[in-house]
Amino acid sequence: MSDSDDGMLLNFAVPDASSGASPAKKRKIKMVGGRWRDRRNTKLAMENKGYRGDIREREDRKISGEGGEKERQVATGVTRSPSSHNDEDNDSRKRPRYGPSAGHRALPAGHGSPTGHRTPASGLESRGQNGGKDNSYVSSLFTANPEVKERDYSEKKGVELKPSNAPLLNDESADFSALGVNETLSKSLLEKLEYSKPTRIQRAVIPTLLGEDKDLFVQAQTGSGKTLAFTLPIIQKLMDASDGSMNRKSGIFAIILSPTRELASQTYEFIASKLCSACHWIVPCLIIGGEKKKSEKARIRKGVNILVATPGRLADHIENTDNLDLSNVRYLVLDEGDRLMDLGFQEDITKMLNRLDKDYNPVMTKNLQGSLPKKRVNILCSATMKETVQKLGEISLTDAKLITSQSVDKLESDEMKAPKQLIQEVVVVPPKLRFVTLAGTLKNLTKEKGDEEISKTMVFFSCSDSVDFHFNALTRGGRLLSLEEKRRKPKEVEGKEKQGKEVTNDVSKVTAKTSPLINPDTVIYKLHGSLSQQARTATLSHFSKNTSYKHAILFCTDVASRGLDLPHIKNVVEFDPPFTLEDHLHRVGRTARVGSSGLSMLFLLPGDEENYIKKIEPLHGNEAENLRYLNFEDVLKDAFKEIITEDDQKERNKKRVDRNKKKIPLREGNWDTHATTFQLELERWLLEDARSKEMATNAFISHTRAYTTHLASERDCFNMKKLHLGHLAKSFGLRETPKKLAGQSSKEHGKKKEDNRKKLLRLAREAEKSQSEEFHY
Ligand SMILES: Nc1ncnc2c1ncn2[C@@H]1O[C@H](COP(=O)(O)OP(=O)(O)OP(=O)(O)O)[C@@H](O)[C@H]1O
Repeated sequence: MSDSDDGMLLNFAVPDASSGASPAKKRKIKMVGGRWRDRRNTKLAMENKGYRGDIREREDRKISGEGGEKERQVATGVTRSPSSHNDEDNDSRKRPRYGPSAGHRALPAGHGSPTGHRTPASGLESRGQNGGKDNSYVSSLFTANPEVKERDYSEKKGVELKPSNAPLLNDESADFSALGVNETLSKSLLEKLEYSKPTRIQRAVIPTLLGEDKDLFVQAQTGSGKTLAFTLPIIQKLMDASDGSMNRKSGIFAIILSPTRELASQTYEFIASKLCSACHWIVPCLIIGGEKKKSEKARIRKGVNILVATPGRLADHIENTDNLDLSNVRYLVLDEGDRLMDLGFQEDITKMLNRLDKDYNPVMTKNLQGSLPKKRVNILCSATMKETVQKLGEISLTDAKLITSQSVDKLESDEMKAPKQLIQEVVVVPPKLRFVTLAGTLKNLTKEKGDEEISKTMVFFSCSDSVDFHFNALTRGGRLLSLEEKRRKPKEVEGKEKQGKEVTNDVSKVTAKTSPLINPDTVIYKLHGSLSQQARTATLSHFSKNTSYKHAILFCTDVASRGLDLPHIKNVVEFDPPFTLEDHLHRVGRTARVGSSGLSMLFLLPGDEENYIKKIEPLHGNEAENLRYLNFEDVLKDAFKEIITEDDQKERNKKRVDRNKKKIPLREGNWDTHATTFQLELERWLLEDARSKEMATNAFISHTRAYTTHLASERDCFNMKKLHLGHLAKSFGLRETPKKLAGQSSKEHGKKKEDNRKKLLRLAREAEKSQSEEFHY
């Protein structure tokens, strides 16, 4: 029997209250898998031979205070460590037998209790599948875990990582006016945005677009300022073309297509509030759906000069909006080209290109021809280069010029690389420990460091259901932001209120809760494609602007991985690995932008997934300093260790000295016990709350389905067949077997005969085929 079987046993041992299993009713129960002895014990127990109440009843009893100290310990998972509490532990013989001598396998090396204590939390499991001697349920969080390869975990200190996407501050010859940017715009950039020097890609793109009417393919690192590189010359060309007679009715001159609504909104905001403040007569407009088409049509009818849109919605307007005049379009920008293709917009884009070609009018209205191009200029932008982008290039560009950051100086190619100043950490975590390690990571990242800086963190999940589950699980007991907002208003909000401007403060639409588990000065948000557009917009706006809390965390899917430029993102956590290497670059690129520092952290499972490190290595510079390894035990130790102050200890000693005539030394530890308690609290929450349990089950199933959508070329790292589903289910707080979980879903659909494990795999394969958006957004 393999090591992993132990974990599976745990899961199908516990009768589920929600399944309606009654201990009083005798039933024939067929058990498969696991050890014969455990199967028999479980069967007897469930057939009411020796069975003493189901888990929920037992735990209810314990929670309500019946059963005394010993039962309370088991219910919460906080069982005193025998070594540190010998003085109190007179009844140790009555405890369940622990460890290998109780019929359980010894812990793999490095997975025992690091404190040296023999605690149930650290690999000590109770007898029988229903629990220990008293049928209690004891979590086996630290047992039977797969081994994690030893790596060099030493901290690399004093390594200077030079930024690769920063403005060229030391380059005397590079400033905006030297690139041909007019005085009004240069002044506005400096005074309103505080941009004194261009970045490398801006230095290459701006003069090209101002000087030539050529199609461009722009490729540069994340956070290198591509948006300004293409918007600034377009605005300047429109300014130059206008002799003062230009207004919103003059026509649509530029279309900017973005793959997601969030990115389109951000680009629109940048143009409208930043760039057009220097030329208020140029009118941009946002067309992204999520609101009534009627109001979008009304805006188009009123007149616009720059259209920022998502492809699907624009294609819809092209087909159904009568007064959409595209004859004047002189610039077409396809931003985040690879994503536009990945999301299947090729058809919409082709339709739009055909319509643009058909409508094109070489004679411009209102004598605006001036400095505007004689033909339409197409610009394709991407931080990554792959086949799909090249395909998009073929259908949209003619005789294009390729511009990369290296077009400026002969630097080493940064093509397909993360910013050099980014620190990439990798933490290999056994599946059962994923939830507690995530909570521990967030706790560590939001620790008080004595500085006043606001820090924001993005956590990426593979599917919407998983975002929902983790958001609820980690904000249980948290309250809505509105209460806090009333107490402490962000400075920007106060400022705007003074100016009499309207402030979006509709907190009912924001997906934010404080986290009672992590630093109390932390608020958690969630963002994915299944939320309403209002919730998505309000959430992003709050997350970006909120300074009420010192720490803000966004749980999201890849809907937030592309192009979003959110301030103060210090950390990115890839809790679920990315679906492609390009996704990895985009996700980590949310931090370390325009020269600032950043940390990203990738969670991997032990085993095949560790091969993924080899794949991301080349993306993180040549310096080994960029890529570091974290030991998951260190993360947990740091987060869950118990720190007792001198005062606490004095108080405790007073009581204990009286009873035991012995002093207990000051200690710091028991992190494994506390981590187990934390996990048990999650599991208990699901036992008590049917809706949350359904959410956890859906998250688990969606997660496994999403797992199969990893590329075939990465099957050596992400192989569904090698996933230990039982252990993984535990990280979603589920105690049932995967079979049972899949069974629940087959009953729902009336297909009772299909083998449940096969069903889970079939669902996964179907998902792989469809590559549905659901998983990624
Ligand atoms: N010259 C500059 N000086 C200082 N900041 C700048 C400059 N140019 C752009 N920025 C700022 O840098 C940030 C990143 O810019 P932008 O979003 O355009 O990057 P990007 O290259 O498009 O990144 P991604 O590939 O992730 O979409 C923005 O906040 C932008 O306002």
